[in-house]
Amino acid sequence: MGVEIKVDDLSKSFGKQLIWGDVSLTIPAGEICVMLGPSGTGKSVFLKTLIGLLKPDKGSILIEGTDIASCSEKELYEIRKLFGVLFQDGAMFGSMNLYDNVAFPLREHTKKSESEIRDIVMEKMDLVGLLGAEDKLPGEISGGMRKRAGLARALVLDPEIVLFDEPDSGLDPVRTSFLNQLIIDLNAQIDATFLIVTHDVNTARTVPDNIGLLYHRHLAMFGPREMLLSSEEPVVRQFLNAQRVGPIGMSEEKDADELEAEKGQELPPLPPIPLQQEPSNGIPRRSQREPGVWCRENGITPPPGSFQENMNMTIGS
Ligand SMILES: Nc1ncnc2c1ncn2[C@@H]1O[C@H](COP(=O)(O)OP(=O)(O)OP(=O)(O)O)[C@@H](O)[C@H]1O
Repeated sequence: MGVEIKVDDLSKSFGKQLIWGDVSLTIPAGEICVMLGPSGTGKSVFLKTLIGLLKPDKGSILIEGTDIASCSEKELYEIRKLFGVLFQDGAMFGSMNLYDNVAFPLREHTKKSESEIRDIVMEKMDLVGLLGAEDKLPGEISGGMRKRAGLARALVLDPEIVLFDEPDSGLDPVRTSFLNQLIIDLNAQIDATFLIVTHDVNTARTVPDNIGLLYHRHLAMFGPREMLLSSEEPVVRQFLNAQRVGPIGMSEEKDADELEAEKGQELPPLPPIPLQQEPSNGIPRRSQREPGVWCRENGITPPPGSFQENMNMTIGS
């Protein structure tokens, strides 16, 4: 069913450099969340903090009653078993074939026999569409296949939480679209809690139940997909619509002169909110909400043309 992650008042610095501060959010059990933010805003640092690889300076991260930020090494070891992580490059061992790479966590962390391991590895390889590629070395396959192999490995210990660090980096739009479908299908199948760090606005607009945006050393907004996609808040609006007009500049914030020069420039209207991508078998995920419900419940009129089948999305200005 997945487990909830409750982050409260979290801050992380390296030396005197504050990466982000006062981050509070709840990642609901079984749902898909996307974390966005301009480069260098600390999205990867956030993921590493959630699994206890980095210690925050203050705040708490509650998972099943344990605070990752302050628990003992022994408790952390136990909690980490709940996580599967897909690293950016798949983080495969180059000299091992895919079978051994995927089997690795089972051999390291369980006492399962080789025949039990074989069943699990083949099941996960099947899940990510890689049956038949077990003997290949990571260097012999495409980036998209490497990501899927990394995903199979992230799933072998049946995680309750799966973290994806830029799953779409280096993939073309078609491969990204296939990987997104795989992520949605997997969520429907295993019901774990998913957190995806990405730069891809199209992924953020169509895949998650909830979106967060890190910007300028804080969490600018976190909430249901429809809340952010209908938001007029300048940073959220600019980022989710990939626009140049707004507070975000080439190297993080624009200065006062740049902002002054933009005064009076008309912003393009918000594009329609697309339908959320559904599992390929057409059966809604357990946590999936009806299109438009959040807007209706919160008295927000969605942009014209929202929630229509096969609509053309116009992003960017
Ligand atoms: N171990 C570390 N020690 C010191 N500084 C670090 C460490 N890890 C990350 N940083 C710094 O933290 C900041 C945020 O890095 P991070 O990789 O989390 O950003 P990001 O939002 O994931 O960026 P991108 O989208 O480009 O991948 C950067 O300035 C980086 O140099």
